[in-house]
Amino acid sequence: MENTFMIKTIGVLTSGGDAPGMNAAVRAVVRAALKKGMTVYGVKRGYCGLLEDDIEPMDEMSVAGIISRGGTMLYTARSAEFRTEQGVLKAKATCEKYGLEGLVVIGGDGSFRGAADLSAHGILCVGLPGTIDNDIACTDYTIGYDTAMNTAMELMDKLSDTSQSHYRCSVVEVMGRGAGYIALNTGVASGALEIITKEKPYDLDKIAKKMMEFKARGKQNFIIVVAENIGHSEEICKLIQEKTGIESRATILGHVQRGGSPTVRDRVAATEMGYYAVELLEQGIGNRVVGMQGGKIVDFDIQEALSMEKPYDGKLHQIAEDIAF
Ligand SMILES: Nc1ncnc2c1ncn2[C@@H]1O[C@H](COP(=O)(O)OP(=O)(O)O)[C@@H](O)[C@H]1O
Ligand SMILES: O=P(O)(O)OC[C@H]1O[C@](O)(COP(=O)(O)O)[C@@H](O)[C@@H]1O
Ligand SMILES: [Mg+2]
Repeated sequence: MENTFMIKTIGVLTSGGDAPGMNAAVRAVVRAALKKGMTVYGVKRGYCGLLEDDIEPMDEMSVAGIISRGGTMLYTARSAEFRTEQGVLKAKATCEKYGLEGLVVIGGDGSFRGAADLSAHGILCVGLPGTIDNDIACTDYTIGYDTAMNTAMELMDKLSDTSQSHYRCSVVEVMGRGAGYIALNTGVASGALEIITKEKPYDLDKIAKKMMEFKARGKQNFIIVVAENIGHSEEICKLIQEKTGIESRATILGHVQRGGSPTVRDRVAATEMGYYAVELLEQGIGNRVVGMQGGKIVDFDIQEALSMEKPYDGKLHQIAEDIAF
């Protein structure tokens, strides 16, 4: 990495679905940039802040006390206007107005596509993976994933208590717009009987048969975890009850999974990746996505990152099936 020029002013924004740990990332970016002598601006509500000139200067105190807070102090949004050529040009003009030479975009795959568009128009953008879904292929880990899974697991433990008391089945839907990673890992962690994800075919008749066999052998409580993108957890619950005669209840965990104080893992990952993003910008390097592979910080060209495919842990799913009772 050649140190070609020094960036003097950068912006930071959070975009797409919020994720616990985004604040820790904003804090790291702001403090690292200030430390390196840069001027930093916080852009509010993702790309909307660039379109509506909702931007404010940040200093050390702007990010004090936020590392432990869920949500994002910069707010977030999904902007349809930014997806147009005219929107990108408007955003670029706002960057120029504030002298923003670089921009750290904390978000998911959609936000990175936007960052690539802005980079193509001369604004050096660096993406940080911030999404509970962990659906970014170039990184093992995304900011928010750990906290969201711990929240879901705790809620499943509570559902398990009440299922047990009533000899019921709980069908629990967890988030994951494009991927079943939250479902797989929280299913394993909560000792679910069955984990239903898009990545692995499932058969409700086989699941029902297994439940009845296990019930005959004394099993009293059944947890079935369903990934959001399967799309019909209420229907699955109804069918399970019909096929087994076991009283069943569906619970959609929903947005509660996105909130809460971030775990150690999310705070540390956000801090390391946020610092690294500023180091890239400092060297005049943009159009990159930062990630973590095997515990090391890495970075990729945005287009390359977006074209990668993330493997599903079929072995872990198989283990869960093998030991389920
Ligand atoms: N294909 C795209 N091209 C340009 N900008 C995009 C694209 N997809 C999404 N964006 C921008 O990024 C924002 C966040 O994307 P979204 O998919 O909602 O969340 P996430 O970044 O968490 O995946 C969108 O509202 C839009 O402004
Ligand atoms: O908050 P919204 O707009 O209802 O979106 C819900 C979606 O956002 C997520 O929570 C996170 O997705 P992103 O981080 O990609 O935005 C998905 O799991 C879920 O499908
Ligand atoms: Mg996404």
